[in-house]
Amino acid sequence: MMRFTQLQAGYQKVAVTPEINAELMAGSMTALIGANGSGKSTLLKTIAGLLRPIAGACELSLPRKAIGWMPQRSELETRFPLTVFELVSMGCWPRCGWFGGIDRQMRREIHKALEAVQMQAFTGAQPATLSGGQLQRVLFARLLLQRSPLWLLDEPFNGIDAQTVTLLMSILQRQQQAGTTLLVVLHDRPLVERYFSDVLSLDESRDRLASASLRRFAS
Ligand SMILES: Nc1ncnc2c1ncn2[C@@H]1O[C@H](COP(=O)(O)OP(=O)(O)OP(=O)(O)O)[C@@H](O)[C@H]1O
Repeated sequence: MMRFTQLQAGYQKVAVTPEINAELMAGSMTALIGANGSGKSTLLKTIAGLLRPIAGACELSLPRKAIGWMPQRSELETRFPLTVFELVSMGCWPRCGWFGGIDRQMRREIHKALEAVQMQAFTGAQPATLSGGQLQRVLFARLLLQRSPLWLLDEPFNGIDAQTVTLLMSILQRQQQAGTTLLVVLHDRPLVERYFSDVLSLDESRDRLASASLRRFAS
């Protein structure tokens, strides 16, 4: 699904990540860990095609426009006068186009996705009025509708309560069972150890320029 060969990601010809050599198999669920500033978001942007690699290669077995990407919450725009339903319906755009209509089948899918994240009571609310955890659930609903075979999630559980994390983790696990490949930036070590058999760490090279490592735990 995804292969990094001597990959270094960064900005304006300066690498911020160590050299990364790793292969993520289709249907795998990998935690991307590392200290603040180790380049986790930069790596996701490089995979998504928003940045060119500084060195090495980042090969994907799918077109970049097929990636489901959830950036860090601070980067999100909630000021548009949309309802929750309309925000979630944007997940249908890859299928119906920007100006395509949402048909009855898609409306059903939108309601189903909102139910899956337990946000059906907020269909007509403005995203700007939601709490952080509620907004995150809505964004997961939108991702569900995209039907992307690869999800890149940047700290999706930051500031989210334990109950919501459990709900969203069960959605991630269901997606993985359905064949989706997931790469998830996380800081919460207990969460990583509990749910993730694969861990890509950007840490251990900070001082000695070794490669980033992919650990695989027995599950
Ligand atoms: N647009 C940019 N131009 C130049 N440097 C940048 C840019 N964005 C981030 N950086 C730098 O790249 C480095 C890695 O940043 P990045 O956001 O990828 O780290 P991170 O591992 O995701 O950190 P965190 O855990 O704090 O979210 C940092 O030193 C940061 O200052």
